[in-house]
Formats: sequence, structure tokens, C-alpha cells
Amino acid sequence: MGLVSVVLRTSERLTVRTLPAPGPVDLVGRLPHPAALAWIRRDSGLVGWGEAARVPIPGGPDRFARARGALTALFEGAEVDDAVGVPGSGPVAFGTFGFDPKSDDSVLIVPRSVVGWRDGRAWHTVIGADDDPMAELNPPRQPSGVAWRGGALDDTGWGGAVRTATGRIREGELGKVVLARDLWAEADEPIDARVLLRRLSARFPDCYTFAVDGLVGATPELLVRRIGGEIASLVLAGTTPRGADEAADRALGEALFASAKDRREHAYAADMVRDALAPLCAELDLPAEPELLRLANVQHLATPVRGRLAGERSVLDVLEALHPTPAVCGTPTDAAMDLIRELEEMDRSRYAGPVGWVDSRGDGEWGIALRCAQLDGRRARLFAGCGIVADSDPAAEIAEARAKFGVMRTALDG
Ligand SMILES: C=C(O[C@@H]1C=C(C(=O)O)C=C[C@H]1O)C(=O)O
Repeated sequence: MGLVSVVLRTSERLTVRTLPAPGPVDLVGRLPHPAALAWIRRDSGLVGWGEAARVPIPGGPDRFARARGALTALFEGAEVDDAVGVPGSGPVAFGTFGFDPKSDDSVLIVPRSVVGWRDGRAWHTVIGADDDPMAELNPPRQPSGVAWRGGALDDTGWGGAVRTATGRIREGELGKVVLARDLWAEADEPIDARVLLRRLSARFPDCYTFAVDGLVGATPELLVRRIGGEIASLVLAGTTPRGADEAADRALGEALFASAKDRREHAYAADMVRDALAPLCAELDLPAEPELLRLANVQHLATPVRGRLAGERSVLDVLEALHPTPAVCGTPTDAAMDLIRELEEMDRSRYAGPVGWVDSRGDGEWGIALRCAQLDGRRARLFAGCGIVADSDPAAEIAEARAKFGVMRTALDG
């Protein structure tokens, strides 16, 4: 575990105090400054600010184990007074992992302050003796003058990559690959994550709206929630637009459900998640048929998964078993990862990697970082990808990626 260095921003060890707080809580409204940490769904979740500790995780095949080791040491050494005792109370870390196992962009952040709100209970955790020097409320400002420019590949280039991928699939090299592309926005002033969180959580209440180290988005895809021994996941793959009216919407949903191409795309992901979780679980429940998930911008085929873990495993152990699923990489994993590196002509960084939070019990919730952008001052880099199988059509995939970019585009354009 020698390679992981923990940067402590307060004293030698963490001192942590959690107290009940009055609810309900407007989580986004509690964030005092733009360096926001957040995980919100239907008004519930956790927000954090300040940094009591920062744990950069270098790339490598054992990065999840290293992350868990570093965090266990940090939390075991902490002095904790937790008067609430629910998942997410006491010390927590928010995290984002790079998509590629070789990525050095993964980081865990232990905030100085956390506010949680779930099932009618609210709490506030303060880490470190001194107050966060930046905690004074600084009101969010809307992005203005947002200008857009293309990413690594234009439509022709990316459509060509899709065509190359379908060719390789037909030759039998692999069954499915997910190809992504990027898009850039630049505003007049630094972009404030809190404005985006507000807009995303209002438009996508069923998604997980997140912010970790400038990575901001609203993902529909739950990689894993672990609360005690219970785990849950929501596998998504297979996408169609929303219709202009109820009849058109229903027809599109039914066509998606009946499409052999989309069912195959979905089955690759659901089968892998079942195979990855089975060895970790005493019980595992995965329906044989997917259901339809309707979001404001698109509809997806969805398989909800529930399980009971066998033995003591942190949510980070489950991430290790699951990432990367064929919903964002492909089948077989190694061939798909190689083809992604070859064809995308860009670094995905944290896009399509796990994003979420973990507490000292090993409970936590992690999504796949989709429908997101990495903020860097005045700039934002957006990402979108699509599952490609033998009979995928480049024009349809370009349209699907555009719809997926739409989530962050509208959040930035307002
Ligand atoms: C890769 C993305 O989404 C994933 C790919 C999907 C598909 O190909 O149908 C559907 C949902 C997600 O699992 C993305 O949003 O960028």
C-alpha cells in the first residue's frame, strides 16, 4: 500500500463529530462555495465542503484495494463521536476513479463538513477542530457567455470510429464496445458547480446528481449501493429518444424493448454484473427481462439488481468486482478496453468511472460517472458514449450521443 499518500489538511489525526440537525435540508443550498462535494437523489443524500484529507490514488490493477487500505487506516486512526449512527454519518470520503485502470486521475476527498438528509433524518458532521477557512457563504453565479467547441473527433471522425468498431465486432474480435466522445464549453467566468447541481437535480430527480473534485453530472446508472449486507445496482444499456407525445413515447419504448440489437447490448451488461456479483453474494436477484427507465432526455433498458453480501465487504470491494461493466466498456472487457484506447483518440479521465461516497462502515453509494462534465475554471469538458454491437448504425449513435450530451449542455446553457 506504500504508493498511496494521504494528504491531511488538518492535524495528525482526524477528529470527527456528527450531530443530528433539523430537517428537511436543502442540500445544494448548504454548499458555501463552488468546490462542492455532492451525491443527491430526490432531495436526499450528502453534500460536503472543505478538505480534511485528500487521497490521490495512482493507476494500477490494485487501485481499489489501495484506496480501501488508505481509507481504512485514515478512518481507524480517527477520533469519532457519532451521535447519529446511520450510513453516511461519521467520517465519509467522496471519490471519483478514472475509467482506465491505468489512469492517475482517481481521488478520495474527506470533507471538513458534511450535511446528510435521508428518510426524515438530517445530520451534520464536522471534521477537524478548526473551521473551514473558506466556509463563508459565497452565493453561486450562473455561467454566462458559454461558447461551445468540438472535442477530439468530429461527427465524421467519430462515425468512422463506430464503423471500424462494427467491422471488428463482425470479424469476431469482440461482442460489444462502448465508444465515447468529448465536447468543450467555455464561460466568461469560473463555472460554479452549485448552479449545475441545482439544475440537474431539478430536471433529473431520479438520477444521482454528483460533484466530486470538479466532476459534475447526473447519472441514472447506480453501480452499487451497499448498506450493511444489502447491495443494489441498476444496469443500463440500450437507449432510445423520448417521443414528442405520450403515444410516440410509448411506441419508441416498445420498439426499444422489442429491438434484438438493444436487447443484446443490454444482456452483455446484465450478464457480466450477475457473474461479477455472484461470487460475492449469499443471495442475488436479477430479473430475466429488463424494464424501461424513462428520463427527461432518453429512455433506457434497465435491470435492477439486489443482493446480500456473503462476508464482510466494503462498497469499494464491490466496485473492484464490477468496474468496468459492459455498459461503459464492452465484452470481453480487455479487448473492449484496447479498442477504446485505439479508437476514441482521447483520454476519458474520470468519465465512465465510479463516482460516489464511502463511510467508515464500508457503506456507500457509487454511480457510473455518465452525463457529466469535468470543470476546470471557466472550462468544462463534457462526455457521452454509446454501446456498439455488430449492427449499430453510426448516424443513430451520433444522435444518441447528442441526446446524452444534452444533460450537461442544458445545465450549462441554463
Ligand atoms: C455511455 C453512456 O451511457 C451508457 C450506455 C448506454 C447505451 O449504450 O445504450 C446506456 C446507458 C449507459 O449505460 C453515456 O451516457 O455516456
